[in-house]
Amino acid sequence: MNADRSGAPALRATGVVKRYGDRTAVDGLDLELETGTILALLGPNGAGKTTTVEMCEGFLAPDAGRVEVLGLDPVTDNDALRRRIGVMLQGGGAYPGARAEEMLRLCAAYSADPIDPAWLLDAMGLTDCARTSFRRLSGGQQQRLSLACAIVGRPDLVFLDEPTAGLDAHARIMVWELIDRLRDDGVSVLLTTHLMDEAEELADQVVIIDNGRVVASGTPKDLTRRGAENELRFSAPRGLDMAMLGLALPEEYRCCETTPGAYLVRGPVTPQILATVTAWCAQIDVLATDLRVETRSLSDVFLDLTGRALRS
Ligand SMILES: Nc1ncnc2c1ncn2[C@@H]1O[C@H](COP(=O)(O)OP(=O)(O)OP(=O)(O)O)[C@@H](O)[C@H]1O
Repeated sequence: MNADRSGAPALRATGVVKRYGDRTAVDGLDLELETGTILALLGPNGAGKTTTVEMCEGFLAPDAGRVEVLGLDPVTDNDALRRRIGVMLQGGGAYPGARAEEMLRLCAAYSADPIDPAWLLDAMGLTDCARTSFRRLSGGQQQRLSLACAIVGRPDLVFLDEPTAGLDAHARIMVWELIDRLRDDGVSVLLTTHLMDEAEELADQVVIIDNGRVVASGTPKDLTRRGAENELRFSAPRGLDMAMLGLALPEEYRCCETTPGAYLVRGPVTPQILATVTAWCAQIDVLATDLRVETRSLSDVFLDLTGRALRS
């Protein structure tokens, strides 16, 4: 797969706006996907993910702003772009009546150097249903076939829309491994997902959008660390003097005994803070047990930012 290694981003959207009547679906959005990396676009229902992706794929023209994909304008250079991107077909795309193998071969025919369809069917665990029509496949099989269709042409960039929705745990891991392999091959991936663990597991960069705007972006680690009210909990004999521990810690940290013998230190937990707490316990000859650091998950961050659960 001949991805651009010049350092130019695989995809860049700048100040993009899309309106439907008086409803602004995308409202001045900026996005940048580095070549050979995975970007996860997250947002509650109606946040503007599909509209954004469809503008990047060239299915919709923005009302304002600029989108560049592999250095091309997705609308005016659509023919050239189509040969270099992979898109997951929903509902079988143009061929819902075609058999699985036939459908994959049709998609492969658009590429000068496709992956061998028979090999890909096997890799996706679909050999046994190669002769089944798309509409008769199970939801999970359809999902895997759609993914196979998106990558069979060895694209430089793939758009994956909830690639593991409805898959069982085994199939999900298989798809995650495949997406990882795409990145290893230098393919850029724009992923939309409702699954926080999927974003955390796969994405180099996460962009959370709401009401058509970016509300946060960064690596999954950055996002869960940023502004995190992390907690350190431990057990020790009841009645320790938390005011004394407070003096040993920087001013912004709060500590208390939540129930007799259970202690909580609130604030970003760094290696130094952990060392300070254990050193203080050692100083007063107390053994802290059940020490654990509770960090925020991407899901917590998402909820804080959007005020909504994923499937609202
Ligand atoms: N064709 C359309 N005509 C009118 N309004 C639309 C159209 N498509 C989307 N919208 C509206 O634009 C906003 C963004 O929709 P979009 O489908 O991009 O969100 P999304 O983040 O993909 O949501 P979901 O997670 O539910 O798929 C929503 O308010 C939606 O109702």
